[in-house]
Amino acid sequence: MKNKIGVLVMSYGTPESMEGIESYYTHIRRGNKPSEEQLRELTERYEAIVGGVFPLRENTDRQVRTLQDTLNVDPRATDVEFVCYQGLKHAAPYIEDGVEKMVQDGITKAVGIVLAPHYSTMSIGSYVKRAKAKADELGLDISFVESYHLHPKLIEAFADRVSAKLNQFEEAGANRDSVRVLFSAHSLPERILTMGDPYQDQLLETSKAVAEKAGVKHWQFTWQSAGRTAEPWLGPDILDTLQTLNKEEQVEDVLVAPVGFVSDHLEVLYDLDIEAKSIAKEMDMRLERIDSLNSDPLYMEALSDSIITLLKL
Ligand SMILES: CC1=C(CCC(=O)O)c2cc3nc(cc4[nH]c(cc5[nH]c(cc1n2)c(C)c5CCC(=O)O)c(CCC(=O)O)c4C)C(CCC(=O)O)=C3C
Ligand SMILES: [Fe+2]
Repeated sequence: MKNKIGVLVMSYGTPESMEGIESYYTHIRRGNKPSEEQLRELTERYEAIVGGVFPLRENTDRQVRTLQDTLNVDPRATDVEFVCYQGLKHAAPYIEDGVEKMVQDGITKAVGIVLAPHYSTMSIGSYVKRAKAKADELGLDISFVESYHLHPKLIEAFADRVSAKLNQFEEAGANRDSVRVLFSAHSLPERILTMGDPYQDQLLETSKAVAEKAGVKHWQFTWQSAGRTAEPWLGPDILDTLQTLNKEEQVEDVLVAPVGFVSDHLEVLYDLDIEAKSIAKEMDMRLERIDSLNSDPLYMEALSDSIITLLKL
């Protein structure tokens, strides 16, 4: 029998139903219930993007299945069998549930990876901390892929998507080189900068590598989806960036490449496709977005290779 290696595939998590939004939001807020107004506002955003199943749940499920298949066909892994387990940050099955299930299934060695390419103590750091704590408690040997933001296959997958959309601009009569490419990611509180956090640098590195590979002439980085709290969040926000580009540079064509995210979910389907698009429309700008990676084979191979490389198979 082949030796089994568990893979804890971690992702943010999304509600299971409209009724589940309150408890999900409460978990994100570390046990503090949202106000009625906050809950209504988030519910309305989900209502605008959900048709039946919550898109992030479908996407995460498919990514986990496809990653397991990708791992098991790698020629370096012929002597082992990979078994993938889901572990979500803010919804069931939680990170701790995934670790527990592995141990119940008799797994003794595991690797953890997050479906987000860039390391921040506030994002990947907290996934890893929770998984490690549970694994230590149960005596599971686990190591982690902490970031893969420059993996050549990840860069290629993003660059392919940027090129495809630039071609569409061209077919519609625009000049490819006059399209402004905006790389974006989820904002975090500004205080991460004084903590020496690598998040911003890694995002800029990914953006630069993708721009070079796709031959992008004009690009810049901007933040999106900042939290609505009193403390300052990293800026500029994409909505402000669009206004600046319109007023100060008369940019008409914009392509958003949200490289901080890998799936279709709220921040992409609402914050970009509905909110940013409507602001752009008001200013007569054309705004397009690159397709999300979801379970793209190159992305799956980037994850699989990062795991197999870590294990030195
Ligand atoms: C860095 C980062 C990523 C990327 C890395 C990663 O993927 O881990 C990410 C992804 C996501 N964030 C998501 C959803 C939400 N995040 C919120 C709130 C927050 N996010 C934060 C950070 C991040 N978030 C932070 C610092 C907060 C403030 C509260 C806190 O200190 O923790 C809130 C509350 C309401 C609001 O603020 O909008 C919601 C609903 C969804 C699921 C979408 C869906 O269900 O389709 C996804 C993929
Ligand atoms: Fe979030």
